[in-house]
Amino acid sequence: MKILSAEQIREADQYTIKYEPIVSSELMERAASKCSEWLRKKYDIHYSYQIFCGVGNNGGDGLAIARQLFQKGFDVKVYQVAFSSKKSPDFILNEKRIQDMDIPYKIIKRPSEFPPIKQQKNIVIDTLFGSGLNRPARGLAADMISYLNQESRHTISIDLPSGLFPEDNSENDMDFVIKARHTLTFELPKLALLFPENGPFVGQWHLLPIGLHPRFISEAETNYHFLTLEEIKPLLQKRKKYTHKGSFGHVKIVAGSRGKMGAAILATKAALRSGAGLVTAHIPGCGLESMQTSTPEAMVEENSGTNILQESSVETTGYSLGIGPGIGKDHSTKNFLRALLKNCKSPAVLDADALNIIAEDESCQKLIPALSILTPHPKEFQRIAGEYKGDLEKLQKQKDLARKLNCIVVLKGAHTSICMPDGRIYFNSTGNPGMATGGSGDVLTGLIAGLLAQGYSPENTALIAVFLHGMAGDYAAAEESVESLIASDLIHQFGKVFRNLIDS
Ligand SMILES: NC(=O)C1=CN([C@@H]2O[C@H](COP(=O)(O)OP(=O)(O)OC[C@H]3O[C@@H](n4cnc5c(N)ncnc54)[C@H](O)[C@@H]3O)[C@@H](O)[C@H]2O)[C@@H](O)CC1
Ligand SMILES: [K+]
Repeated sequence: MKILSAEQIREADQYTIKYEPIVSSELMERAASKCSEWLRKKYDIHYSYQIFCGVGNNGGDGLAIARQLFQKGFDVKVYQVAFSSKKSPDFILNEKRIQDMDIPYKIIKRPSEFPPIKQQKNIVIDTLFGSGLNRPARGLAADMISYLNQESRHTISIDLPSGLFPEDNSENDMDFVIKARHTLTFELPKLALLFPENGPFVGQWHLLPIGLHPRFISEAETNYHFLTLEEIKPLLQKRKKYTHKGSFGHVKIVAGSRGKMGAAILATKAALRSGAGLVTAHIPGCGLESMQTSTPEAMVEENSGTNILQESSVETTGYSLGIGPGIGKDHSTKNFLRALLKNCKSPAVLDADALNIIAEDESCQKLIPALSILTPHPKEFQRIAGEYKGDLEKLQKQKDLARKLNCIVVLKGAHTSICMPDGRIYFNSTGNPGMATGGSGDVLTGLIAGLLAQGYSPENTALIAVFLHGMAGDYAAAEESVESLIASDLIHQFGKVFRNLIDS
């Protein structure tokens, strides 16, 4: 699914109005009815609504939602926050409609007119600003936003939390942005909704399709994508009948050190469960017994080091390598990694301490095979890419790194972002906070290496693996809980994930 800029979304609205064709007030009515339906499904008739409207089309949405809920018998109060006299035509039309219906409607001109916010079974609907925000909120609008953030326990923002810019908030004043519990956004995700730093404002966000013209969307150009089932399904290969284990590649997991053998075991198990034909674990001697007992399906190749990986010859040809979980940063391990990368000619997966070592040694970065997949979490990423001020700058640094190394950079977090060397970025839609647990990254490394071994291109591998990993997390959380989720649970879910994705 594409992520478009505010400018493109405005164009999409205009294109839809012209070519569907539909009058703009009807498009607003459609958008509002998607919101009021969502609200009615979630909150019963005992809930009341206080709807705060700006004077643009976002405010127009608020007025239309108010009317629709009122018609269904809800207790609705509407407030126009008169921060400007320039009302949009569709706002004026909807204002007339609610005035004709005697819906409680007040115009707020100064903070002393802010109404008390009802606390029990009450929803505040925020429609002050949407994608038309063109400068940080000030004056009455800013005061209203602060007041609602202080007084309302349950705010739902329409299209965007008011005060939040759809893309770049680096110059914004975040004291004057609505803190919503839910954001109902139209048709396509906006970039700002995907940034972790905006989580406190956006809350949970939901996409409501409003029928923007599909031709405009399919022709629109963008580097940003939201990764959904629709994109992933066609990428998956079904196994053919006359295949054998040699048809599904050979993974080599290069991982572990004394006390961190769990990381190696998790990555190895994940590679096995990903469908790879054969998996070899290259580990320090101390891990031999634990690996062979816990994971009898894997072969073990002992490194010359007992407690850590140190220089020894490792065959890399014919393997998909997953390098880094639990290896530590000992001087001999650094030398080992350098020699390994020098030797390796096909794309590999680099994670954890492999990334930390590379961060400290620029010359080592040049040895990374083209189209390798790097999977840093934010701290590891910062070590390689340097400091950044906010999530937009972080994204730029991610693009720079992917281009510089000619690699795929998978930056882990809520909505993990996958950046291709040509600058395309995919934000993942699956996963949950339960996955922020030790070992979950090791599982991803094994899964990526396992898919890479099976002949998927590095780009498709990264997309599929991140999506599947998140889906396994969602299944695990649904079966148990977000709180209790541990990394092995993810591996246990791979079977169900593949069954649902490939056979359905
Ligand atoms: N155009 C369409 O056909 C549709 C638009 N929709 C809604 O329309 C919204 C966009 O509407 P608008 O473009 O009218 O803009 P908004 O309603 O987001 O913004 C309100 C107006 O306030 C002014 N403004 C911007 N920043 C300000 C600030 N800091 N202080 C004071 N005034 C400021 C702008 O001139 C803008 O016209 C979307 O977010 C969505 O909610 C939906 O109804 C779907 C259809
Ligand atoms: K809003």
